[in-house]
Amino acid sequence: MPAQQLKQNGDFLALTLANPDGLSPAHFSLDNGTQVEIWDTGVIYFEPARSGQLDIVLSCGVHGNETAPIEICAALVRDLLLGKLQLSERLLVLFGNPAAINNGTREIEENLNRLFSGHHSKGAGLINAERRRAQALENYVSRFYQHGGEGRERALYDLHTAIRGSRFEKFAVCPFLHGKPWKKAQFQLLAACEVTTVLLMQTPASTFSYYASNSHGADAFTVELGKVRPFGENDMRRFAKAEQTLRALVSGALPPFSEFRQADFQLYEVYRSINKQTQDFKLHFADDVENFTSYPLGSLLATDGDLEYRVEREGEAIIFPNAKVAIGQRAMLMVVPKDVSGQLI
Ligand SMILES: O=C(O)CCC(=O)N[C@@H](CCC(=O)O)C(=O)O
Ligand SMILES: [Zn+2]
Repeated sequence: MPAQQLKQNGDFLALTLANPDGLSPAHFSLDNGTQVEIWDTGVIYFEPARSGQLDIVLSCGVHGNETAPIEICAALVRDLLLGKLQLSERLLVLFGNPAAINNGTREIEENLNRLFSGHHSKGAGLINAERRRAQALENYVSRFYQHGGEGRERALYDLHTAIRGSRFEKFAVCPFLHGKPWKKAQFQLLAACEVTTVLLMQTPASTFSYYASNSHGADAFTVELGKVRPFGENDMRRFAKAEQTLRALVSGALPPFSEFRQADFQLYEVYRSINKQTQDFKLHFADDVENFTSYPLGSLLATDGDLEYRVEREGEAIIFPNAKVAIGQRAMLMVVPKDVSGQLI
């Protein structure tokens, strides 16, 4: 009986990974009055006896080999189930792709984080487990926010790790807001997680964070915590502030933020997105070159068949270079520093 087992060991991750293809719904209460509902494998909902004003989704493992965030979320869920962490906000925790976590790979057949906002059903349709999972995750997030009701604050933090090392070890991606202002309080929350580098996207995307932001009005971010490493090889001390801050957020115990100063942040916007067009796409720098590295004007960055991509702007820096993506998908972003004065609330 999962309820009994979970109340004793708190190990929802183990239960998820033992049942990667699905878990029957279950519902139970904790001694402190928190209601717990299992909606599916990797999908667990907590409703405190008295809820604050914020509905929070925490997700991890959308890419199966990005383990540090999975460890952070598994420990947070464990401490909630064991009554060691007090909850004061409605919370949905998602382990995105259990089969890929078991496999220790980014994906099984298709990149889950390119399938949201209905992309799961485009083209060939719901032909693989990742497409069906993307649709299911959208439905769970919709159910969660709709049950909370309108007029409440909504947040989603989708926790990832980058494939490469980064000049800024931790950074966030803020999905395109369609002209809405950025929120100082969200930047301050990220800073409390020791995330002071933020990439501000300029176009819609098929990512989970864009879906939550655009379809549900959530304050949503993809948060990159270090570099991909197998379970057991993460130095979790490097993410201690992020972990503490997320715990404080769900407990309604965030200490007041210090005053917002743009100078405390490294803000970037996308100057151009380079999509892979042929099987011959090739990066012209080494695998250990870090995210946010920039090169002199004119330097050759990548070739794609006859196409050449060279540095076009002073200060242009690389993020997420990956020659192994599927054809048609983004193989690299080129970013430039951004001034947001006057566009913040
Ligand atoms: O390091 C990489 O190349 C990828 C790390 C990662 O999974 N990043 C996310 C970012 C999502 C976003 O743009 O909001 C992804 O590529 O899905
Ligand atoms: Zn990822």
